[in-house]
Amino acid sequence: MRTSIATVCLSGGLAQKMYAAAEAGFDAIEIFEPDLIAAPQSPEEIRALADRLGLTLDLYQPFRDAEGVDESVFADVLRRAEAKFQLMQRLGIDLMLVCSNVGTATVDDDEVSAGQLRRLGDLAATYDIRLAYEALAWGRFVDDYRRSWRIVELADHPNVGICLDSFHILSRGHDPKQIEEIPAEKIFFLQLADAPALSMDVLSWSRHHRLFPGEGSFALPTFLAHVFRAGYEGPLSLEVFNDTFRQTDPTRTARQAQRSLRWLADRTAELLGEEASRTGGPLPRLPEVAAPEAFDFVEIKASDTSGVEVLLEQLGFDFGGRHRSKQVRLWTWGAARVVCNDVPSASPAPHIAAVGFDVADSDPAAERAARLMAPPVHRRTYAGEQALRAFTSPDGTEVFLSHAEDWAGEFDGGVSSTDGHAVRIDHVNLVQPWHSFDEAVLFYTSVLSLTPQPSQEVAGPAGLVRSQVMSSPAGGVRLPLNLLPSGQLPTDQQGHAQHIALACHDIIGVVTAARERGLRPLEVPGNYYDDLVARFGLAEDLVDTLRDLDLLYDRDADGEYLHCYTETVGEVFFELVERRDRYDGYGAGNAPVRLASQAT
Ligand SMILES: O=C(O)c1ccc(O)c(O)c1
Ligand SMILES: [Mg+2]
Repeated sequence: MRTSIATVCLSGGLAQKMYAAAEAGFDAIEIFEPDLIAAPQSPEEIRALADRLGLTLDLYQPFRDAEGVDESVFADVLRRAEAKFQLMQRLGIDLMLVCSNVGTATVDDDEVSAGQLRRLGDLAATYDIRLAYEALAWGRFVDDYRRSWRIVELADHPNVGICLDSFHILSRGHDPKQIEEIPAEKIFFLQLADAPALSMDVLSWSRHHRLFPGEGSFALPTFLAHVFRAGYEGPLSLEVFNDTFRQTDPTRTARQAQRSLRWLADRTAELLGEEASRTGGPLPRLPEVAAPEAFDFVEIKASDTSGVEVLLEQLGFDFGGRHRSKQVRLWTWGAARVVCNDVPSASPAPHIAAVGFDVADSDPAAERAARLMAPPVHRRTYAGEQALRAFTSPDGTEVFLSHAEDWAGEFDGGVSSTDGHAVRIDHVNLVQPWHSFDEAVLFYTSVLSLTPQPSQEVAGPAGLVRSQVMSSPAGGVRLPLNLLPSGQLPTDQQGHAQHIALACHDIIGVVTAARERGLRPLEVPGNYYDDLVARFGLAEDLVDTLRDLDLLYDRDADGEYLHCYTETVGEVFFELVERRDRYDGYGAGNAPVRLASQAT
């Protein structure tokens, strides 16, 4: 499998983009014309740099407004094209992307477009160059790959083929199945991009919101399976126009891009099954790892975590002992484990530093993470201690692949409370910086095999918070990722707050007992309870109980959700939840009340 990336995906100057692509292990790049025009290096220098970096230059793009034009306009198309063919010769590139006409097309006729592509093909042939014709989703007349293929067929020229771009096909809802009818030798190039489900004009969607495979909601393994069934054996090339990636570190973005292709190849091979060996060459597989079905632990770190320990004790956690060699203390409550780590050099504000996931077998899981280029975490371990497998997630939170049985013995208490309320960690909410949100979705999708749920937006006093839950199939692991409003200041502590939600069976009993131990839940305004009565018609005495305990309530067709929050210590707070029947949500309707209350 050859991997390629368009220079438009990355920030920086052309040379910097090339270094980043090579460093991330790409075999090839597509040169996006504006990047070359703005580069200080000559085409020969770019060619030499590519050579030195072990990159091939697989495509020059785009050549615009080439067909469907009046004859007088076409004379100028030929002149422009010839200049570009000469430039491509200097670069050593033999494939040019020609996109369907957006600006100058006046003739809506396949024969005319095909005839003009044929004449362009004749000219290209004299330079040993081939043309890959791509239907842009917003082309003036040609906006569907099935039509661009008909035109290529009519052009009937060995130097004219088609370029398939998943964005243009899937954004328009066009069925990719007919790709299988295109002869492999006529599919000159393949561009891949994912995108979030948005209802907006397709040009803005394409130019600003494309994502790497696994970060959006297009069914890319299915799409790619059709391309392989057609017999395509060329490179898999990413072409992602995205406002965030244009301004983030290109080396990091390139690694994210390579990770997305490795994940996509694996998912496509899985989908193709037996067929994979008969199509498009072997696809590299990743070690198969089931999603974790439980949290193993959460680690809270600070120069002093004692404020969090007060909360843990009030909530009902038991002290599970001190670590034998580190300033680390374990707290347990049923199956919930929280580890408090005092590190003198750490920030004074307690924060979630690590999350442990209970994977069935940590060896293949760690191998899979490494193949996906997850950065390994190296922590100091002493003789006789378990060296846990850990990787750094995009927001810096360390992800452990671990089992409590392997490490709990390193704590001198070690007794786990078998509380009748059967407490466990229900979800861990991680706040994501704006520049790594999409990368985090891909990280948890690919490394841990979690599934992204549809994203939601909740309104807080400081702006909209976008929330996307990553979850395991049976719901044992739920990881809501929250993207802060862009106006949020880094110094705003509430904005940074992350939380750990603990599920129990009898929240009214649990909260009543916790209050007796001194817990002060986040206050909920009276207006909220008046609205509950109006919305759900709840019995008066239930509403009184909720009001007395500052409990929030939600109900849907699947069941009920009762929950409450603690106050925030440093950058963390806790939530207690009780899921009744098959309720599967998070009380999203209550989030604005929580955000407003936390802001006061
Ligand atoms: O947005 C564009 O103009 C554009 C250009 C070249 C492409 O390959 C493409 O998919 C889109
Ligand atoms: Mg394209």
